[in-house]
Amino acid sequence: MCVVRDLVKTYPASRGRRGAPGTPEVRATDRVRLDIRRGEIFGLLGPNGAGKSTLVRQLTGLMRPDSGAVEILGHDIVRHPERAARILAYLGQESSALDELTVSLAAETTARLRGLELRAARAARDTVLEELGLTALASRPLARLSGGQRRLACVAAALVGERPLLVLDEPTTAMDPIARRAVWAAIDRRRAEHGTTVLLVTHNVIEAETVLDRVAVLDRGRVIACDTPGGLKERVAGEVRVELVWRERAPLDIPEVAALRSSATLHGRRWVLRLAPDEARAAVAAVTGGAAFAALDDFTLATPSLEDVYLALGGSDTAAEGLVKL
Ligand SMILES: Nc1ncnc2c1ncn2[C@@H]1O[C@H](COP(=O)(O)OP(=O)(O)OP(=O)(O)O)[C@@H](O)[C@H]1O
Repeated sequence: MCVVRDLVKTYPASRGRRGAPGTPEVRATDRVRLDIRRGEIFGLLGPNGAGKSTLVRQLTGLMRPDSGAVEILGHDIVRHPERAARILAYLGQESSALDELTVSLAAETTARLRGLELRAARAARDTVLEELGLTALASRPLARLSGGQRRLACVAAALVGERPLLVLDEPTTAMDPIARRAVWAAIDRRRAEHGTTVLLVTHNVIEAETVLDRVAVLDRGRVIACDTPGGLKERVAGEVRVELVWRERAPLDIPEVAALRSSATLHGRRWVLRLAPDEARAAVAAVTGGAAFAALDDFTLATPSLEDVYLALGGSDTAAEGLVKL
């Protein structure tokens, strides 16, 4: 469906102006290889600046790579970037192009631009607005909607016209759980009924885990792992995830707590540790048995999630070397 080979894009260094420092050259995608199969929901996961948007812009024909190949449904997108618009629907992070239109017109116009006759475009519009729970907002301009509603209207425009490939950059940003569920159901329906393929850019690892068939983890422009969520999780199997939530702050004056700090990922009051089972038992005994217990609000023990894999892989491409399974 979509084949990417050795895709490279380097942003040139810029000179600083008026004494401001310049920026060095950035290799945003570094020999990226991907094979996305028909009907797959394929995720691109990676920290800020990993190169996800740059990669997606090259796949959608919006940016020319320095070198490498992109083939979608047999079309060479590097040589013929204009063909991308006929094959795929792209939902970027910005909606400004549609902002002046009403929800209804945004969906209808997009359907017309994708080649539907007027009557078919209106029918497609009504179906997608109904499907996403947007009918009551149909006559409102996008600029006068809440952030989540506007995002939902943009998803509606992306879905209309049944493109075989949907490229969605953080589609559910700012949406409430009901809207999110409607979006995932609409995507799933297209996959079941039309064999639609979805390339999804996301930071939301928890959401991603439930919807993705396969995931590529990108770090500093390189694919450092590519597998099913289950396959990725097996790589950290044997570890236990320990989550500690402190009432106010961690009592670092207690040596057992201070000792755990260096191996924990800290999120304010919440500490996340990945430990071998016997270490996890010892850690829980230390924080629940002694003086630390009074400072503890909650703790959980769990098997690893995709988030643990993400944290384990992200930023350490030497550790992940050899994990790529395409
Ligand atoms: N126009 C540009 N000029 C120079 N460098 C750029 C430009 N756009 C992006 N970069 C750099 O290229 C790298 C990849 O950026 P990109 O936007 O593709 O990352 P991302 O994974 O999409 O990040 P985010 O999750 O924050 O959206 C980053 O180091 C970024 O600073």
